[in-house]
Amino acid sequence: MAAYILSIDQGTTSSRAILFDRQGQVAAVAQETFAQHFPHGGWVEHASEDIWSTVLSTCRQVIDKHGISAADVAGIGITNQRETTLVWDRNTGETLYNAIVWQDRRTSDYCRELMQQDHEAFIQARTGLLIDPYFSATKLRWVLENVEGARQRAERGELAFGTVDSFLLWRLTGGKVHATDATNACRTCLFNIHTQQWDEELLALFEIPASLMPEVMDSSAPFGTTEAALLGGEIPIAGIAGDQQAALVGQTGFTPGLCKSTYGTGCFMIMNTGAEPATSHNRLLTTVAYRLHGKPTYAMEGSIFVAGATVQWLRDGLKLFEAAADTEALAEQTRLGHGVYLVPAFTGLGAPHWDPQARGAIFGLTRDTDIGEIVAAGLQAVCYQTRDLQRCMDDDIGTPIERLRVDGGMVCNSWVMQFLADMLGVPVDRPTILETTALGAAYLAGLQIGWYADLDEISRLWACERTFEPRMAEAQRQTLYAGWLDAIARVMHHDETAVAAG
Ligand SMILES: Nc1ncnc2c1ncn2[C@@H]1O[C@H](COP(=O)(O)OP(=O)(O)O)[C@@H](O)[C@H]1O
Ligand SMILES: O=P(O)(O)OC[C@H](O)CO
Repeated sequence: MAAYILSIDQGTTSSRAILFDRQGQVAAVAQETFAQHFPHGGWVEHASEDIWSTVLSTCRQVIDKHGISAADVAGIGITNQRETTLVWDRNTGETLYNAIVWQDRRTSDYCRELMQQDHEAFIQARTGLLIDPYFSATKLRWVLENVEGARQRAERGELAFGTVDSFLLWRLTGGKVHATDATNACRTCLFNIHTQQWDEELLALFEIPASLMPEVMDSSAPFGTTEAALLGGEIPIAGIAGDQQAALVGQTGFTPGLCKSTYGTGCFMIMNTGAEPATSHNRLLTTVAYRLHGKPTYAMEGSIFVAGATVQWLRDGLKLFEAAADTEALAEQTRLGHGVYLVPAFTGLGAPHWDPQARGAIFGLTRDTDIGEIVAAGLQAVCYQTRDLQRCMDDDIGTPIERLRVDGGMVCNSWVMQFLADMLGVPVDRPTILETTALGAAYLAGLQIGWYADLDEISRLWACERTFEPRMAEAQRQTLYAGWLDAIARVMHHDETAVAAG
């Protein structure tokens, strides 16, 4: 009997393929990073063939490495960087342009026009999102406007649009299936989260021909089977979810009020809000957590664009240390009240500020500021931003978050996790399996293929490795956080002439 589910985690900086057994334990992992392209200031692209080739090769590696064959894989789950936009030719499968990455800000001016035309309330009511270059709609429109012949070809029905999951599904099934799941669809800004359908008025507003759009399916569904030649056999693709929602599933966040935060390139805090969408009054997003048997479960989300990416910048840009793991020792040697604040608004600010013009800054430098203080400030910024989101969520939901489940590449840093618990004033739970994103996709596939009877059965598989209890005195917490609020206020609404000049 096939003993594994193959989970494909196509992230912003790397593609991973992970084999999970039925207990949700990792059997084998393969990972490949790929190039980030920054063709102009604020633009971020991936070569679509890099996305595809790293996914295919990591899937093959993980199967080989573990000495199994396609017949041992009961199903595939796909999880992916969300919002990232691809357009391809339905006949050849060739993409028209690089993947425009979620972080890309090229449509800022168009977004400003939409704001000035007062479209935001309408967009928020239909999609749960706000107007920002982050979401797919303006990126897709950009491709249609800027790639020669694209609009005409789209109008003739020759092209397909997809987020990364859709693109991979198309390629894995040999061009037979053009579909996505509701968690990815709801990040495009073209999907009505109430009717669970593409919204005709939004398609018209963004000038997107409906023929481009994929079919929207549940997160656990029969999406198709892999072309036999790709992985040595036909494997059913049975689960799809955007990576942040998949992490909520991997953390078994199935009850309203349960909240998780994932610290990878960015940080995404998501709370399950149940069967009805909850609207934020604090500029958080309403999103689909997962959709099963045609029924969506909703979530509230705070999206921070830069978390682990600060560590990468300190390492690769400023060359302050060799490895991301070195930050823990550097921060440990630093006293907390060092007075340095690093605001990593490299690509503007996400929730709750949504300021695409904001830019990063370091405040509080003195003649004796050392590397440890700058590194600690970079790590602390991630925790301060989580505190910003927590305040918004507490206010929107009306009851304070009781505890937070964490995952993602950064959470192995125990110094960060302790400071996070101190800043939030609630316990922070780090699970035994940190690959929760991939695990969530495996669980979704497992539900579809009958490995798990229901969500309760999956919930019993979650296990905590360590809880970080808050231990900072309230007065110190407030003083440190007040310094952050002051720093963030200073980078907001950056002078536009300075942006243009810089
Ligand atoms: N020990 C560490 N301390 C702080 N940050 C870390 C540590 N280890 C990894 N990171 C950061 O975590 C991020 C990688 O997390 P991951 O979940 O793999 O990201 P993604 O899925 O977004 O590509 C990187 O930005 C890296 O700098
Ligand atoms: O690739 P990650 O893990 O940083 O996730 C990216 C998010 O899905 C963007 O919304």
